Amino acid sequence: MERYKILEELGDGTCGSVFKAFNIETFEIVAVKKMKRKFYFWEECMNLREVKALCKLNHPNIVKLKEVVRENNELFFIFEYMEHNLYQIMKEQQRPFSEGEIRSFMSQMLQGLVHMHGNGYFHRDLKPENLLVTKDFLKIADFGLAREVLSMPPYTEYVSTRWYRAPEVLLQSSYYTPAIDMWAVGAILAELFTLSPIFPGESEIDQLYKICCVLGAPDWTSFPEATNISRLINISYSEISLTNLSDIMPNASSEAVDLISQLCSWDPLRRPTAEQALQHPFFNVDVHVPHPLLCDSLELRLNNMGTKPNLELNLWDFGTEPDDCFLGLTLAVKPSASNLEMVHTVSQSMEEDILFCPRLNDHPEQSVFWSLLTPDQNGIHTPAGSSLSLSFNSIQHAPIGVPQSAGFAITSLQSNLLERQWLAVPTPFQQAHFTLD
Ligand SMILES: Nc1ncnc2c1ncn2[C@@H]1O[C@H](COP(=O)(O)OP(=O)(O)OP(=O)(O)O)[C@@H](O)[C@H]1O
Repeated sequence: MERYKILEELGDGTCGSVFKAFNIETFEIVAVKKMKRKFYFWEECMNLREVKALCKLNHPNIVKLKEVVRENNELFFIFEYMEHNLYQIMKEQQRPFSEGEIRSFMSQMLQGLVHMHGNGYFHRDLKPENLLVTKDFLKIADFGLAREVLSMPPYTEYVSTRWYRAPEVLLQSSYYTPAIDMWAVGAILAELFTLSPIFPGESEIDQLYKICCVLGAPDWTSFPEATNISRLINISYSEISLTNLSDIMPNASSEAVDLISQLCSWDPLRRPTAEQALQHPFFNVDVHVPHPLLCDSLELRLNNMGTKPNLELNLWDFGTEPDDCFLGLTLAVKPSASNLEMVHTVSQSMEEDILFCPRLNDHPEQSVFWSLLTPDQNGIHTPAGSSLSLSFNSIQHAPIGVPQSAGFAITSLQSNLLERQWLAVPTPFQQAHFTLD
């Protein structure tokens, strides 16, 4: 990490702290996310949801992971740097966004989601702070909670920010889908009009109550899997005074209100997919050009900004599997050893492991797979302070459609790495070398 000069702290999240940094070799500004827990094995790093998801997802509206570095048992993600997040922009915004500006943000977020959901992932923690913005470009970030769509429910260890949490999650449904992301999209779209969260619940019960105040009584058939439906039953609906979405957002067009009410449907099955949302009349405007997003000179300051939501953690959020955000691990990848040839060489100690992540556009036709064996599958242990280095053979394959459960799919490599046999081999090191047949 000596080549990175830390400039300032950008954020302190649940899993890591994020810093703005300067690469003294390339003169590039980057964002460095330092994970809070220690990582003693390469396998742990490679199985992180964030790494798995981001290595697979390569899209202009998804933040780019440039490198993963493990040094002295600490793990660093090097991301492309983005200037703001949408929460900061809304907080500092001194006038309502125009519908054109909102359309631009939303269409970018939805395009990122089309790519993510189409590649078999859902985000599970969409919120304004996880939407990064530079000039008029928006990118989805923070894949610490990303899940493979085809991974097995129940997803009981789910943790997300309450204000953007879908009803089926609040009701502890044991089964949920990418539709939870679409609920969050609806809540964020509304917030772009109001500059204030539309469901600012102070507890989970209050969250459901605030949703009822806007949507009315739920369709009870929407939550067959819910284990905590009593939270809804206990609400006295006769005492609720309903507020129309259009009253909350007088500056929104009828198309925008209609899209929000579809996205924020009680029933996950009624919510449009990201692809369908992009076809909504709200986007049927023949302009999609960059808009100035920040107007420093304007005097009017809206005073209805909510405070920052706390991340609410409940016991039920955590399952017995050690694969939640705090452990930073997922057990979803269990590669088969059958088609692997393994060469194992041992050397002294090492200080730094580097994994380079791909740039799709450089080599769209090129793909590289590598697989990892867990220590107990193959008897390899990489002690603390040493590391695992991975080699690969590049192979051709069809575009990725569904999650590859048996290893990473990286859709290209930086061109200067394509000639190399090793991804990164600092010396001296302890090394286990896997090649695909
Ligand atoms: N690539 C980036 N460029 C600039 N700022 C970033 C970048 N990535 C993250 N940040 C800032 O750091 C904050 C925390 O990042 P991130 O959400 O990835 O961390 P986390 O530990 O997973 O947080 P959370 O508790 O929200 O899950 C973000 O809200 C954002 O403001």
